[in-house]
Amino acid sequence: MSIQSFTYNGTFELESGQKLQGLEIGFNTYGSLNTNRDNVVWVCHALTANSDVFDWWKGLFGADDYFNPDEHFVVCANVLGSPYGTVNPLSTNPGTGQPYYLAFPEFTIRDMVKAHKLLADHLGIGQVEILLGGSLGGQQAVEWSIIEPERIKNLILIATNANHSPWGIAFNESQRLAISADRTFYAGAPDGGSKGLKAARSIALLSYRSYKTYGITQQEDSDTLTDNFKASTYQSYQGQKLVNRFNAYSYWYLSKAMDSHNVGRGRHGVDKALSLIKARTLVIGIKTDVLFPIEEQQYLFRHIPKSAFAELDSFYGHDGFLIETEDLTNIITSFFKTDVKGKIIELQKIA
Ligand SMILES: CC(=O)SCCNC(=O)CCNC(=O)[C@H](O)C(C)(C)COP(=O)(O)OP(=O)(O)OC[C@H]1O[C@@H](n2cnc3c(N)ncnc32)[C@H](O)[C@@H]1OP(=O)(O)O
Ligand SMILES: N[C@@H](CCO)C(=O)O
Repeated sequence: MSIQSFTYNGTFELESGQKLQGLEIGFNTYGSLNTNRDNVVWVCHALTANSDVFDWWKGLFGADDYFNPDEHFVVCANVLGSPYGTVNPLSTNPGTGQPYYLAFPEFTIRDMVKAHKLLADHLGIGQVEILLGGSLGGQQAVEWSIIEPERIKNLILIATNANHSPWGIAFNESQRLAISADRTFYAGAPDGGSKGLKAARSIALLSYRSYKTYGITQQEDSDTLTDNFKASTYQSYQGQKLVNRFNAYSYWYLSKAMDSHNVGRGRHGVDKALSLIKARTLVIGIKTDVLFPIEEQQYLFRHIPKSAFAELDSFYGHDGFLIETEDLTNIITSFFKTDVKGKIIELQKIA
């Protein structure tokens, strides 16, 4: 399915008070809205993904998968600041006729959601039957469910949190330090900061995987090596892989948006904000996730009124949310098979 584009011609005011003149949003849809208008599945993507969810979440999204176009009308929009079709730091600044680069305004998770809402209205979507996302995607989904509790009927939050942790911010800051140490970042070219971005992805990967992942996938066959280890080339390869498909400016701003995530800001705290959610909610945590530890999902589960909790064991750590599609399918299937009618169900009790 090819990407579509929506242009909002009004002034888009960000949480900071800064303004974007107009807004272009790249998005994909799959399937069609049924006559009851009750089959919308809206996916919020994570940090470096895009709106083609049937490409990056295969096994959960596909013709024969749980979320399929025969049953569902699936929508996924590229987030504000990301380079896959939505206005971002490499877009043309109408004030100068040049790319924004570091003149792009800072934005928050709330701004991303505000943009999604505009698109949902444009598509004539009233109720969202299922809203889901992992990681940064989950941060958007929880935020959206708080500001529009009547619109979101079911919510699936995976490997995410209610406010970004000091630990998570520290990881992001370390990555931004790597980017800003690359002086080309300030040169004003689309590939500025590429070496820094490569280092940033290498740092990030440590938080997306685990000791065990590396111990198995990057273990040397021989004990004679003193240099050129597999783990080293892996870091370099993964860094370059991101450089080939992303840019340092979007990465910088998106990581700042992630840091801004706090559903309690201006709402009398996180607990109060979560209590506003009306959606029937499934929270999934990954036992091996060092970036969004499972305590953060247990917290969401305890404070969202109609919620269920499930634990997933993944060899991959945090990135397990993108990879363990069979387990996710089983958990989601159980959740929707259970007739809760407003009651709390616990797929797995928290001790
Ligand atoms: C245009 C687009 O690509 S769209 C964006 C796609 N990405 C997204 O949507 C973001 C979400 N996805 C992701 O973050 C990732 O794709 C994940 C987490 C799902 C999977 O990560 P992967 O990098 O595929 O898996 P993994 O960590 O096992 O690494 C495998 C890669 O490392 C390479 N590799 C493994 N060990 C080494 C090593 N020692 N040295 C060098 N390379 C190595 C493999 O050859 C493989 O390369 P390939 O990706 O070119 O096939
Ligand atoms: N691996 C994910 C980030 C982790 O949430 C991505 O690149 O989007």
